[in-house]
Amino acid sequence: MAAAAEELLGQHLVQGVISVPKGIRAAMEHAGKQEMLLKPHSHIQVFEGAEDNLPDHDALRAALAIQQLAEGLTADDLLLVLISGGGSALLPAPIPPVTLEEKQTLTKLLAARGATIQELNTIRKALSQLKGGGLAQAAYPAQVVSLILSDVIGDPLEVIASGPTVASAHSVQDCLHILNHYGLRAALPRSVKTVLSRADSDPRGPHTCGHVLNVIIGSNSLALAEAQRQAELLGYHAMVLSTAMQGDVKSVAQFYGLLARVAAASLTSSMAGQPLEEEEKLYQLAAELQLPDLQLEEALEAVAKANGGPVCLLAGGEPTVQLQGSGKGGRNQELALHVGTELGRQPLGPIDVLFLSGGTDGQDGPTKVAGAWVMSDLVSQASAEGLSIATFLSHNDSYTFFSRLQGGAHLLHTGLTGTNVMDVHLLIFRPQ
Ligand SMILES: Nc1ncnc2c1ncn2[C@@H]1O[C@H](COP(=O)(O)OP(=O)(O)OP(=O)(O)O)[C@@H](O)[C@H]1O
Ligand SMILES: O=C(O)[C@H](O)CO
Repeated sequence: MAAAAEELLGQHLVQGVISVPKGIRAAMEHAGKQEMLLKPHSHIQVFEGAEDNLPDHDALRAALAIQQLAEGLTADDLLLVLISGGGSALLPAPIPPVTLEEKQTLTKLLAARGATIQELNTIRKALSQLKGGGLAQAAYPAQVVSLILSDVIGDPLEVIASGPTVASAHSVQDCLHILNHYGLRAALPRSVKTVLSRADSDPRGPHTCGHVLNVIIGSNSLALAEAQRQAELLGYHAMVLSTAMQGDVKSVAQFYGLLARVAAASLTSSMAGQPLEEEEKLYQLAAELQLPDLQLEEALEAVAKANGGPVCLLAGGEPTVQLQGSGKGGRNQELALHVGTELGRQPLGPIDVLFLSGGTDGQDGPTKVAGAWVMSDLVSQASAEGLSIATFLSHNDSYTFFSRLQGGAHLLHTGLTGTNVMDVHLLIFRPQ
């Protein structure tokens, strides 16, 4: 983002500071993506930090430099803020007396107890000088334009990277409620209690952000819309199902398995009458998954109208994995492996069905691949190679599974993309 902004702005860019994940420049260089790095004489100072997506002293130094730059601006300046997911850990500026270590501990505890990103970032905002509109406040009276890549379902401006340029609408009561809910209120450090009680009586009230323009320039729905366009160019009837896929990968896989069976039956006009029960189950599961923008009926209509032609259903979001084993994998590969199992449950008729799941950042969990793709013959392929899918799944070892299966042919290699708008799922039908 910074390299593109500098290229576009040329000499209008006076100075800049960015806080990016540790090792990202070396990884980009290694991947041969020099064009994504800043030019040697760039006016932008780079800080790398927040190893393992946790705020650290390197990120704190970066946050300080960003704060100083913002505070030095006048009404004649324009501050361009480039925001992407991971921004919360990359911009830590705890309100004293809260220390970085205390913030780190609280963030880790909340995450480990299953707090949602909305809850986590509500707490982060309450304890930070720069989140929840703090950065915009520091830049006042300069104008502020924030260009934002969304990694949160629904693209909520105030949640993405904890909204450094978005006024926070949360109260201390909201924070206490969250801390209570996760059993953390009693054990809070004194510093956190002090900051929260001060916020209650802060005469300045919440930050105002009238001088700010926040714009989402990248999101899962934009990625899916482009994927849909490409699929149509390739001759598919393409349709976006949802940009809010969430829930446990096992339930999401069941959903795709049922959808594949219902759609395949409709496309091949086979099993007349029989899929009704499956269709009911599909709608029931869809309701359980609570996907706010799901276009299931429309998708099934589109399939029916495809007249036996190739169909591509697209979806996006971020399902979750319950880690229980010590294997190597990521949520996309694990989802693909579960969907492969579902597709093998019963014959789908004279049709090829392919499911692909990939992380848009190009890195699925701690692996070097973006995800994986499967077809309905996955189960038989695996058993022909002596690979037990159930065993790999029980160890969360999807990467090892796909690395072995057909010499890794089902792994999706994109390399680091330098951005993250969550995951993309494709379900493709090609009648034979
Ligand atoms: N062995 C594994 N099998 C399946 N999923 C895993 C495994 N190990 C880690 N994960 C998942 O990978 C994710 C952690 O990887 P990463 O650091 O890339 O997280 P993230 O920032 O949430 O992901 P992303 O950057 O893709 O949004 C978590 O969702 C975690 O559950
Ligand atoms: O940084 C964060 O807060 C998360 O990635 C959500 O944007």
